[in-house]
Amino acid sequence: MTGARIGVYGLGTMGSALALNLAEHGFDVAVSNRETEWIAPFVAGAGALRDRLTGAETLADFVAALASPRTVLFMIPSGPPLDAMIDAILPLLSPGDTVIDGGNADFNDTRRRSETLERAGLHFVGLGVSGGAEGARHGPSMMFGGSGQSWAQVHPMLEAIAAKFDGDPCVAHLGPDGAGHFVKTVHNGIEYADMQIIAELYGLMRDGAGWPAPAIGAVFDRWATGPLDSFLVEAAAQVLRAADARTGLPMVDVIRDAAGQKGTGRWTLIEALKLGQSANTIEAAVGARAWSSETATREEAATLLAGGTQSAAALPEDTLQQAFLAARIIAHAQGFRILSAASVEYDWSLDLARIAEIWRAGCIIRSALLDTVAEAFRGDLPHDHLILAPAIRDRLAGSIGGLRQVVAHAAGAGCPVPCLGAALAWYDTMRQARGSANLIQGLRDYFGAHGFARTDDAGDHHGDW
Ligand SMILES: NC(=O)C1=CN([C@@H]2O[C@H](COP(=O)(O)OP(=O)(O)OC[C@H]3O[C@@H](n4cnc5c(N)ncnc54)[C@H](OP(=O)(O)O)[C@@H]3O)[C@@H](O)[C@H]2O)C=CC1
Ligand SMILES: O=C(CO)[C@H](O)[C@H](O)COP(=O)(O)O
Repeated sequence: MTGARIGVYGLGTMGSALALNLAEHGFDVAVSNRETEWIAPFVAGAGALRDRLTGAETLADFVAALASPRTVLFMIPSGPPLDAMIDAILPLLSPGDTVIDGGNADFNDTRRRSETLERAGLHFVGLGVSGGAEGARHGPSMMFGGSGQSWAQVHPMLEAIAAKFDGDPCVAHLGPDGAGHFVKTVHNGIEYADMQIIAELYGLMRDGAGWPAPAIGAVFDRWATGPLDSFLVEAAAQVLRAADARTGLPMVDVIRDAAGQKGTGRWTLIEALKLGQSANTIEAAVGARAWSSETATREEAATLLAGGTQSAAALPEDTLQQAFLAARIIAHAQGFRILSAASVEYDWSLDLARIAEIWRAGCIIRSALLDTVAEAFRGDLPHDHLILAPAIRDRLAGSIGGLRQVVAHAAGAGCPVPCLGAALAWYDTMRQARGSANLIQGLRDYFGAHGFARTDDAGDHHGDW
């Protein structure tokens, strides 16, 4: 090898899969890893792709194996590990080289790192990568944030390895510095909401209808080919059907109900709030994961607190399906509102339609809905508000009744549906031309002389309380 086209540092789940994907598409790849004992076995185990891989045990050898201008892709935890690696590799690189962070990163850090590297004449790219191990190996969706020069240098490789939707590579240059990581963060926020909706519907079928996991899996299987067609619905069907080898029980029945989270859902909320947005479906999903860890409190409260008074018996499958679709649409609408607000705030000119397009394949939230979302954004959309697009309004008209029924049913039966409930609350708030915030304004003026706007006059006014 005279000079590898790209170097992949970090041979964990994602890095190893991306390195093989790049090699399979004809690119020579230098690979390295913190714990160096993994490098040789990785290269040796690459079969026919072995000749395209160069293992390097030191950073100096890793950099020396790269063709100029160099491209280095880090697939390691962001935060302090990435900062330490950048500090270590920077003296070995030259102006014009490109450093890519393909991990999930706080976009504020990405902006800071971009500034530092650009001061040294290098390019820094925040690359959102979605699709898990399978996607990384055979076609992820990728969200690129960085300079035009770095995109020119890297895009042939990314387009080659990306998932394809009808031949269209699911990768795009979304903007400078933190734009790619921001979009990936919001992608994950929507992912949190979608998974929470799935979990709530599973809970209703399990606790309300008393169905065993495989029967619920069969419901998700049926949904996977209709308007809810998506990776996460297919995944839910498979997870619910799986049996535990040790006990023979359904796998989900032996998994503790305490959900982990690495931070992207929370970042979505923090950034949304900073932008004056509130994505209450994502908030509900992040909150529900946090509450799920309070096992001891929940076990005690289960014996102390009164529950619902109405029967939790099953609702028709079609009603549950409608509720899912309506809530999924609303979670996407909220996610895209955050993107729209960020685009204005950071002057990114995000192409919302293109974002929906590159999410149609490869990523975790890929679904049939995203094609409709992309079309909606390609049309004339007032205020970038997805719920106002004709095609989306039609879908909501056909599904919101189901959401209403499910939320009312769950409330009566005492079944928790924080994300479905949040979706309905937001929908009803957004379609109310005159809400009740006039009283909030009255109260604020009453106790704090904060003033209010009148319906019949301009300017700031106070009440004669
Ligand atoms: N798993 C997924 O589905 C997805 C993950 N991501 C992101 O990709 C990145 C990698 O994740 P993933 O491959 O799953 O993680 P893994 O845990 O499988 O691998 C982590 C890699 O990072 C290396 N590493 C850990 N700490 C350090 C450090 N302090 N300095 C240098 N290298 C270090 C590890 O090296 P060593 O072998 O020496 O421990 C290993 O190569 C993360 O940012 C993650 O958020 C993005 C999309 C999807
Ligand atoms: O980015 C991803 C998928 O798109 C990762 O799988 C991410 O780690 C999932 O987030 P969390 O661990 O917080 O559930």
